[in-house]
Amino acid sequence: MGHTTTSTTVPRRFLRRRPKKEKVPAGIFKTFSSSDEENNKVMDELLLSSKLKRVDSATGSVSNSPRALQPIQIEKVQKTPYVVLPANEKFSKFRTRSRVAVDIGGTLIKVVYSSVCEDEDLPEDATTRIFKYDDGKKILVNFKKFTQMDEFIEFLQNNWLDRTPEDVIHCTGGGSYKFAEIIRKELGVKIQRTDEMRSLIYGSNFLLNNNVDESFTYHHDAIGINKFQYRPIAQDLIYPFLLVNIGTGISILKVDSPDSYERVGGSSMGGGTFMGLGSMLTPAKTFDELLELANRGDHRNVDKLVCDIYGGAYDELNLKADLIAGSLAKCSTYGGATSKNHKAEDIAKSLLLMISNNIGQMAMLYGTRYNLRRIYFGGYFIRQDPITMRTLTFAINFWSKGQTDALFLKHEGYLGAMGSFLDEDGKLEE
Ligand SMILES: Nc1ncnc2c1ncn2[C@@H]1O[C@H](COP(=O)(O)OP(=O)(O)O)[C@@H](O)[C@H]1O
Ligand SMILES: CC(C)(COP(=O)(O)O)[C@@H](O)C(=O)NCCC(=O)O
Repeated sequence: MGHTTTSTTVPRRFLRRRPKKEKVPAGIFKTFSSSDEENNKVMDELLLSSKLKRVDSATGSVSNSPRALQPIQIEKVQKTPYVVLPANEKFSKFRTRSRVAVDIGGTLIKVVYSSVCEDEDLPEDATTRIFKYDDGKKILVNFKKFTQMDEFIEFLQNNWLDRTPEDVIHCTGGGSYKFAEIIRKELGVKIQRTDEMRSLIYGSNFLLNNNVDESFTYHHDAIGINKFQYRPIAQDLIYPFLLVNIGTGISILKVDSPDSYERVGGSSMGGGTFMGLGSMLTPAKTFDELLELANRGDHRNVDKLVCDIYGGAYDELNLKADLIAGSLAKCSTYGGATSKNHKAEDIAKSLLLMISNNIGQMAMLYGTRYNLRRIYFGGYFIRQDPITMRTLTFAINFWSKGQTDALFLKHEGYLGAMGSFLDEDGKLEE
């Protein structure tokens, strides 16, 4: 691990000293080490490049020379980058005690935890100075996800070494109820619960306010770094917005301020549906395999398009020839149609398009209904996947006639865990 001695009581395993040659944190907390996380490397590299164009989300003004604040190099990048907390009184206690929060959802377990970083690797300017304490240390927020409860427990047992029975783990999501006893017993700490929806909003609010270039738009037909544009927004202009959280299921929130929101809708056709249908209809064994299949599939072999029905476009309704008329409709053998061996990748692609299109359209309808021009998408389903982001973006642009943007978030899957992490005294509980 190569830690040097420290005079504080910060748990050694939560201390993060970077190896000299690497710019990304390494060692035990290397967040994305498994090969299945490597799929979108190129996308990640583009997205995390500090050279992306910035378009102000409220005013639309363009800046071409963004500040290079993310101390992440393009060659070696983590899937979910850490966030540096502002060095202020509120967070200074994390210098000596780690804070740990978890969002246990219907599918994944998302952990957010603090660590102390001793390196001097942020550029020295007025903006970055707010992240450093006088001794040069910084507090990082780290992100890690698990698919299994026992792996999550083991991770904290092995790494949260200075925990005492007085310590608190901040929990949100349905599993904060369902697994409360297991967590208490196995980790020997107290549980402080935060409401799932409030956590989502607090997490988004914090990230949009504090993490430079948290949100971005996706432009499929552009080339290279132009595929992404950062969409910063001034703190006083963030609200109102629509938050569409795509987890196992979908929650749609109209957010007017950090403390005022309404869950205006939801749907059971979310990430869990994509995985469920995918595992029944394809040989994929994991979400990553399913996504990988989808990315090389051709849905036109299994979907009926407008041209399959009309012989071309349906111009009167402005329905283009290649628009999907019926998802998976070519797979039906009813009415005497001959059965074909459809390829797994074509089915996976069709499923991903079907789910994403549906979510995009639903998001737009809610956005229109509440007159909200900014729609943020969160939840682990997105995975910064090009097909998913393209489809959501297309649906939003199509239905809003280009008036509304689909906005994505770098920490898409961690909004709830981040919000729970920030809950100081349980005020987000109910
Ligand atoms: N490695 C993965 N394993 C399982 N599901 C994944 C994975 N990566 C992305 N997903 C998608 O993310 C969804 C879960 O998103 P998440 O925001 O964590 O919701 P939840 O809180 O319901 O677990 C899954 O239903 C699936 O579609
Ligand atoms: C029940 C949930 C809030 C749980 O959150 P999740 O674990 O899916 O992130 C979510 O799955 C949901 O909002 N489902 C849709 C329910 C509906 O039809 O409105």
